[in-house]
Amino acid sequence: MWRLARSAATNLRRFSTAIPGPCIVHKRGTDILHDPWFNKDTGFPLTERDRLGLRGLLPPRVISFEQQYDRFMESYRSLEKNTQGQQEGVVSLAKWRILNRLHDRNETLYYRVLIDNIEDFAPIIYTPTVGLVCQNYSGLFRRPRGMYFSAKDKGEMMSMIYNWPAHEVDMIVLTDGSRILGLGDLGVQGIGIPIGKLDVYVAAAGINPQRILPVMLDVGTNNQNLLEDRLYLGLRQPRLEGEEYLSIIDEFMEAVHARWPKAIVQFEDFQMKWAFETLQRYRKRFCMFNDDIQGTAGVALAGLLGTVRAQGRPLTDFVNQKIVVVGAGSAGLGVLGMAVQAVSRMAGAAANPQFFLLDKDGLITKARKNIDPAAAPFAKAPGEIEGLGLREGANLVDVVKKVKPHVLLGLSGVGGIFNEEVLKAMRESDSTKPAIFAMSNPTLNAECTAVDAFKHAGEHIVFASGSPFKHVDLGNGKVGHVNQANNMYLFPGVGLGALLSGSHFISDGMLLAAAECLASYITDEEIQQGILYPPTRSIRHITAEVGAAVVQAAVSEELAEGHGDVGARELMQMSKEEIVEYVTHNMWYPVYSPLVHEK
Ligand SMILES: NC(=O)c1ccc[n+]([C@@H]2O[C@H](COP(=O)([O-])OP(=O)(O)OC[C@H]3O[C@@H](n4cnc5c(N)ncnc54)[C@H](O)[C@@H]3O)[C@@H](O)[C@H]2O)c1
Ligand SMILES: O=C(O)C[C@H](O)C(=O)O
Ligand SMILES: [Mg+2]
Repeated sequence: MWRLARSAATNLRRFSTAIPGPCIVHKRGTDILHDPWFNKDTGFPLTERDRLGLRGLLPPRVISFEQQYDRFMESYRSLEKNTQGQQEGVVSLAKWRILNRLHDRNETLYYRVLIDNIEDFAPIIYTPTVGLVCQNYSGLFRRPRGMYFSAKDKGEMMSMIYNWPAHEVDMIVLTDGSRILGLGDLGVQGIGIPIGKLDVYVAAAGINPQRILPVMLDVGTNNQNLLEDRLYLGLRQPRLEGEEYLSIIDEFMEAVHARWPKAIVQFEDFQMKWAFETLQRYRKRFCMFNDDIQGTAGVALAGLLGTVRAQGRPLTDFVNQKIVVVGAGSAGLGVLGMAVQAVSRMAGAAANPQFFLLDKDGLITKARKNIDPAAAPFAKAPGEIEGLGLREGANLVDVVKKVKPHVLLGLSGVGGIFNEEVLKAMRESDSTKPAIFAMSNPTLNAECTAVDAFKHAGEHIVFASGSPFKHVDLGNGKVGHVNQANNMYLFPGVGLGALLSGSHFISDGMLLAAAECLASYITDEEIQQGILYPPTRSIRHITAEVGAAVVQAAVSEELAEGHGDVGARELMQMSKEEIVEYVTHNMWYPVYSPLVHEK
């Protein structure tokens, strides 16, 4: 395993004195102060104020970047102090507002505070607060961010795409708002998700914020409350369906490809039917992936392999693990698809994985009427479950009691579905260290809380959740470790690696390499403490490694065509260490660059 020193994690360049290269700006005066890409607020040096026509437009004192940083953090900390004891949602939204104001004003400072304080700020700009932000979007809306394409724009997208001010775009996150976290159809309000995901791209993968584009494709909403809400900002019409729907997505993808043929497009929070359909439709034509299907699968597989190690078993024992997956949507099916691939690689195609899949109607078997074609490959044959006393539609408690699974993994979007009875049934698991993954987001939609998991299933479990929970005090100085099993550990590296490889599409091999890299990142000592994933504070470091693994896989599959000055041949000649260096070197880091005006 190749890796940089882990200590070099996030603050790598915080105190670097290297002079950053200049940045060309085509504006002057107040236009610069109003542009968060270039604005430095009171940080503009006097010479720059002269050069850019800013003299007199700012108070005379020049404040250093570090002073600005400290001033922001002080106001953030006093907000924390002043809101102590208030309702959690109110506090989170207040924190989101103060961060969002900075985002709107000065992106360099915003991303620096985000990178340095990612553990504190990820739950605000990302899951879970981002869910609350989406729910309250109409009320919170002050200014637009990203682009909005609606069903009314049909035929216009090819020209609209040129309204975006940046010449280059590397990363696009796209949603149609139809399945926002576990919150359902939020229509245009779902734009908060691409914004949050791209913030993670900047913070974790070092994608330049001037080269990101959050996109909302508004094809209507089936959420009656929104349709009746007079402040709703999206199209007030039911969602387009069938060919009408696909023609909108087709047009958008063509427009993006025409302007930025190398941009990576991440599909996010599409309802299941469109998630699978669009993935199949575009994955070989464009450089795109579906984060909920493929990103989640990789993160879950890394965690599942970790649980095998936690039991003190060799990785190949994965083929014998009994895994109950609750939720047969885009995420659950994505996870099972990748897990089955892993089993067949380990034990050959004839292997018979012991995976059990449930949806809202219980255990899915081949006897299920109108079974979803995407779920069909994972349906149990009657012969496989009769011996266990199970049948089509068996409920969760029964399944857990009878299967005695090694792992119980929830991607159902249903909060609390791992109730006391289910968790207590996990005490009878055949594993020495049963694992519980409550992966649904946001927090209230998690299948169980961390406290309940340790209380009811036992202190020896391994626990992971999609949204962050605090570690659990088990008494006597013992701590129940809480892992965050969230695709944020994977998608930034997948996007970054795909971009830097120059591959025209994202192959299964590239995704698998990402998952394996994440899985092998954790040491045996950490695994023994129930740690399956790195802490959020090392996300930039793990992302560099995942990105490098993705580039490496693209090179070995002969898909890599290079990026910028680095061509396919150079990539092929690089050692693993050099690829990590290449990736790290290409990660943007927020510092004030000297601005040079050009007409
Ligand atoms: N942690 C992560 O990284 C991550 C990644 C992707 C999705 N998620 C979360 O997973 C959840 C599901 O996402 P999705 O895209 O698969 O959604 P989806 O709508 O495609 O699927 C939801 C599935 O849950 C099933 N379900 C509903 N009620 C159920 C019940 N009572 N018992 C059993 N199954 C039930 C549905 O039948 C469906 O199969 C969301 O909350 C989302 O936030 C988490
Ligand atoms: O957004 C997240 O936190 C993870 C995931 O993509 C989800 O849809 O829940
Ligand atoms: Mg998602």
